Amino acid sequence: MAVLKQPPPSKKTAPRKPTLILTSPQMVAEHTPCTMHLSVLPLQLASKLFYSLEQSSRDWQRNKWWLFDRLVESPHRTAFFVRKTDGVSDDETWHESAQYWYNGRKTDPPDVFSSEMEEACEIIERLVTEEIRRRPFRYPLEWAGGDIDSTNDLIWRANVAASNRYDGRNESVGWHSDHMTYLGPHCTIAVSLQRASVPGTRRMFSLRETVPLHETEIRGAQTFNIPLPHNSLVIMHASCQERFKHSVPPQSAMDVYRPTHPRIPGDPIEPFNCRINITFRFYRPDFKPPSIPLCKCGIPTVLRPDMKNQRDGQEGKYWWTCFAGAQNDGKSCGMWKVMDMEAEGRGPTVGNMQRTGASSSRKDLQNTRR
Ligand SMILES: O=C(O)CCC(=O)C(=O)O
Ligand SMILES: [Fe+2]
Repeated sequence: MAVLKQPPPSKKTAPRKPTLILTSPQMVAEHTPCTMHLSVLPLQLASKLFYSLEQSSRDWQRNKWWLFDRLVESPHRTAFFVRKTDGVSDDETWHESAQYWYNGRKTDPPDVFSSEMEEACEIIERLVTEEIRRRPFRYPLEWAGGDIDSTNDLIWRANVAASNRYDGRNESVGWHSDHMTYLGPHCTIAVSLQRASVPGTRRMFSLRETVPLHETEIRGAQTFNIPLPHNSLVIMHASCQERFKHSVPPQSAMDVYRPTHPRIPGDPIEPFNCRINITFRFYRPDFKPPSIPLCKCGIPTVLRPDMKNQRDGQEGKYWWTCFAGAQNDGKSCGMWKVMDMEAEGRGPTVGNMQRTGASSSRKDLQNTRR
């Protein structure tokens, strides 16, 4: 008589911990791989930046992609910019990266940073550089090229930006981690928020760790909500995209925003109910569009981290996967392959610098974590 095999006992997962609201920069740094910074830009620049984004965002698009067999539309509007002063917009190969932002849709050449964005970016780059220098360790796959020894001494530079506009309290962005196709592993992303509010009804920026599979029995995920005020900045530091997902959830109540300065001097100050952000990003030279592997559909793949198998002290895996499903009527060739930094000739990384001893004069690269 055939003995039916019992199914293996189902793995118990630890219950989720209650949501925690992180109200101070200290709390954000304690619970997440992010830092929060308040009153980042001079007040007048913050208002000018808000007005210029508010004006241009009236033409921004909603992203569209396929979810199984359904074409869905993002519940917010978005735009992508390249930085002219960085020479990025002169290099036509970067235009392809804009199509990624719009889920593979063909786009006109992307917009360039406005003068207000440029001014804000210069302030934010210095702040991000200081914060990276203060981090207790750096990851081996972080980018180590560029300006580290140059006179302006910036470790991190933004060469592109993406902006999102959420009208009212229902517009949102769901849980995701940002694609790493051009950012590379262990990237740093600076999210600058241009919208004020009063405590109690601020829009939340939410973070939730993806608990690795080998730990799901012992600890549950926890959601952290960060109520972000106008003119604040969240830096998602290296490892945030590998370990956490983030979202801007819809919420039941929200205040209106009154800028500190009128749009035109002497005019009354109008109230707004939108939240607009800019995410400043550094697209790595070693992840340029021509270097991105193509899938069997002939479309550049997308780079994703293996979030569920991150282990402390070990370098995680990253996969190049077919992206066609986002457009192509939701049809994907299913291709995925492991990214191999060395075989693909990528770098220089913080780890390369250490191995070749090039970091001996660079104290800030000394502490790395695998
Ligand atoms: O609007 C925000 O604060 C976050 C937007 C975001 O997650 C993104 O642009 O990838
Ligand atoms: Fe994101």
